[in-house]
Amino acid sequence: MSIVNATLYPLSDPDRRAAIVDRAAGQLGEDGAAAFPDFIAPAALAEMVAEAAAKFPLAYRRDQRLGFNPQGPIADMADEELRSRTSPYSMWILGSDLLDPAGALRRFYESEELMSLVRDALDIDSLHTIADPLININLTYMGVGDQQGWHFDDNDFVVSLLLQEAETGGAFEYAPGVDDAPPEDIHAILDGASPRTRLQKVGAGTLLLFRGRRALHRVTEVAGGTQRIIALLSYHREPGFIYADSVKQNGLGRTEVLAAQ
Ligand SMILES: O=C(O)CCC(=O)C(=O)O
Ligand SMILES: [Fe+2]
Repeated sequence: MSIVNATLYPLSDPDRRAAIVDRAAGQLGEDGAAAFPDFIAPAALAEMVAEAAAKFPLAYRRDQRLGFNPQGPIADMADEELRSRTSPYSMWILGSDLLDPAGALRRFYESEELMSLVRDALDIDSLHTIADPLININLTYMGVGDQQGWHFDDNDFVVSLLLQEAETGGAFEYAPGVDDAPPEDIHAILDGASPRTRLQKVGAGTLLLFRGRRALHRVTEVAGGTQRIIALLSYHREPGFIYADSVKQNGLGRTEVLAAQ
């Protein structure tokens, strides 16, 4: 079964693939984000959603207030008040070890079709799957009242695939290229009152490439009965990458692999 929606994304046709890559590279250059709507074939998306729903009871509840910039570009900024600002992070996260090793999500994550597209769109020479058994594909579930506050990522880029849209809220909002912005601009973004922010339209089945180290971004509060479910796909430029235990403890509440369920 084909995972990518080959009608919209004919990646085996070199000319059409080149046009898809060019468009994404252009979007990334302009504002650090490239969206591929309806990237997944409907049957494969249904399989991914079914797996996500089945594994939800195993997800770890995270409910914290966090700073927006743990080690990022503004960490040494003089504005003490700005550095101490925090926002809510509330969601459930599923560790990668709990996913089916032969499921559609894992096959997609490891596919050369996806990895070469990511490599070419981001214009990087090498890209490897993450060797860490807990953090490589992670599912995030957000229900009523959940949100992910403004932050910069530690990673250069992230690849995400929205599996299920919230009825209301759960929007992806970002302010690109603000890693060297003056403090008053950052305050305005955190206050929700900046012209530098924009909303990225993301529907179920949208693949998003995002440069999150230079862009402040957040997921707005979810309302309504339908959970927002997203798969975050992590890669690294070198093979064999393993995350620090502190990252795993913070995100998943554990550092050890759980026995097969
Ligand atoms: O859920 C999303 O769309 C974004 C997630 C995100 O920003 C992150 O995990 O760092
Ligand atoms: Fe992020």
